[in-house]
Amino acid sequence: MRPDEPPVIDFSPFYGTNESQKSTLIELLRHACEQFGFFQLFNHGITESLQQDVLQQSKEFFELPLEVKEKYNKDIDGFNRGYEPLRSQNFEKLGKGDLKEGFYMGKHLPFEDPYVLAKRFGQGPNKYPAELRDPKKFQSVMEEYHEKMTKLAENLLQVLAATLDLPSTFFDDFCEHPVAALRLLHYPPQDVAGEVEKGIGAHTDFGAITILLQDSTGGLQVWNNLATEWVDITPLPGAYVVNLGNMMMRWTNDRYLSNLHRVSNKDGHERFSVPFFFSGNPDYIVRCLPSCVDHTAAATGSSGADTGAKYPPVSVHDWMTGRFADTYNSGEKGFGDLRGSVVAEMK
Ligand SMILES: O=C(O)CCC(=O)C(=O)O
Ligand SMILES: [Fe+2]
Repeated sequence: MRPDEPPVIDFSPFYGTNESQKSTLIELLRHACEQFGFFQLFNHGITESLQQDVLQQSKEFFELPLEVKEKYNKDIDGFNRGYEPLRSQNFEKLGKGDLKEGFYMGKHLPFEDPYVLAKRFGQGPNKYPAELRDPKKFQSVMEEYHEKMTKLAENLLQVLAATLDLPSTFFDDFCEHPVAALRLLHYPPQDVAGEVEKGIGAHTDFGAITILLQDSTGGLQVWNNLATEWVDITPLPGAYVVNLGNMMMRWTNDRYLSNLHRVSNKDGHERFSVPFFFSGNPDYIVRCLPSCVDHTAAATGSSGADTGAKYPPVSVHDWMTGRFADTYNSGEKGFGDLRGSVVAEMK
């Protein structure tokens, strides 16, 4: 691993009792969050066999005929669950849209759930395609995986709290009834000659943390702020790519990076990946941490009620709704990418 690539971190100390190993884990994570906002994680407790099952079920879904997949389009209702066709998202707004198709799921919630009744972002029932080769297997694999990823995200947030010298319970309220989306992604091979074409254009993620499973194809790149260049994220069997979303940047007043990343699938084969986005309780207000205000108190551009905070407080529901509006061309006005000025300079 080159020193300018995001680090590869062993998560086993989290599950153990050795205090010095736990401190090392905290140190490594803090450094990764400040430098890249990205790292790879192994010994995380999720088996490779479950990961392979998820990728296999995903492949079987995308192999269905387009007219079947369209029956489960996410825009049929307002729950943000289901199929998104090729090019429905357009991050860089340069070309025809991102060359990927996807399928969103979350925790399967009944219509009478109070958060569903209140129309909170991303809360609702899943869509389970009946036409799959083994629909029951698809459902059980995805539900088991979603539950385990939710737990892993909570565990990671406990350690991230420690990296910020906060009590390990700091994010507990945020983790209550969370918006937590599992997104199956399929990138067809792209035309290598096309300069503008992207599997997914340069962007930052919207929530708190993203935990990404990728196959062995490669193509994911992250922005290196210091060297101002794109760095490949080498696929490592069984490992997760973890990155911080916009909420971490808002909490920490930019001390931690929610970094730009993109995918170009120039390998000549199709690529599959499965990001899990953990975005917290829809009613939770993300506001600058008091300990991070001093850190940049001298910074200009203070906005909002918290003195020295670069970003005003915002609810998870409002933030997520706005960022989705930005990137799916809904015509509604969102917030723009937190690092949009860097993207603008790249062009
Ligand atoms: O497919 C990948 O490797 C990245 C996906 C991603 O960045 C996203 O869905 O936000
Ligand atoms: Fe992303």
